[in-house]
Amino acid sequence: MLKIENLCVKIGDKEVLKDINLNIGVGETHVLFGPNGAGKSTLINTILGNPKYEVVKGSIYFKGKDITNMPMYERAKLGMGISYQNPPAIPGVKLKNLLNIISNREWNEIEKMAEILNFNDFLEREVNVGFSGGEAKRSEILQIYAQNPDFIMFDEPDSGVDVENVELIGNLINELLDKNKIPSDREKSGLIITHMGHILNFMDVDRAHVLYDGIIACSGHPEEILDNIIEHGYERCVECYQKKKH
Ligand SMILES: Nc1ncnc2c1ncn2[C@@H]1O[C@H](COP(=O)(O)OP(=O)(O)OP(=O)(O)O)[C@@H](O)[C@H]1O
Repeated sequence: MLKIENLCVKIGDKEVLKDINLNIGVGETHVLFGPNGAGKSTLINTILGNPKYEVVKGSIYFKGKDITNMPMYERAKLGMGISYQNPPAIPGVKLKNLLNIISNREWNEIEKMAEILNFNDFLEREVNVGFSGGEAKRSEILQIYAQNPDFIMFDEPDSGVDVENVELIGNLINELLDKNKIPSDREKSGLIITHMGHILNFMDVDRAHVLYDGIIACSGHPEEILDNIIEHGYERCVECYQKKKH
């Protein structure tokens, strides 16, 4: 579904991503760990085609197409979606109207999902205006559900969300990424950024990567990597990476 080759990215004069290689197959969900400032948001914004991020080297392929220089709206049309960490407020636009514009589903399906998210009362409100952190996350999940993309990136879907809603959001992300289907029937893929990993208790992820100072320092089994980070911290990943390199 998504293939990244030797990607180097700059913001202004700063080289933030250095030689990133990543391959996410159809039906796979990967998770991205890394300390603050490592480049996680930069990576997903670059995949999405945000023009603020300059690709200085390397390529991004999506569904077999080279999208490295493709504008954001065309990537969205090809089936890419994102749930932002801090989505912007859109004063003057009701959530219901935005959902109608972006939706690839019937309205009754969206209403049902809004009910599951306990979010019906928010449909008449302006998008993210005065929403709490957790409410904004539920709004993002509802928008992604309506849009129904094939590849979904979630930037910290669990940050600022209370315990009950982390479970709800984790279960819904699982469903959005076809994890309730048998592996051979899965058509959706995902990339999830999480700091605490709490949401992973409710989700099925295939592979994890540690981004450290702009490089992928480690890749492997999500639970093993998370346990290692919790026990030894991120620096151990880098030591291990340097040992592998020499
Ligand atoms: N507009 C900008 N100008 C200069 N540097 C920037 C800009 N935006 C981001 N950076 C820098 O790029 C680096 C990577 O930032 P990024 O937001 O991708 O990290 P992150 O891993 O997502 O961090 P966090 O976990 O804190 O969200 C940081 O050092 C950040 O300060």
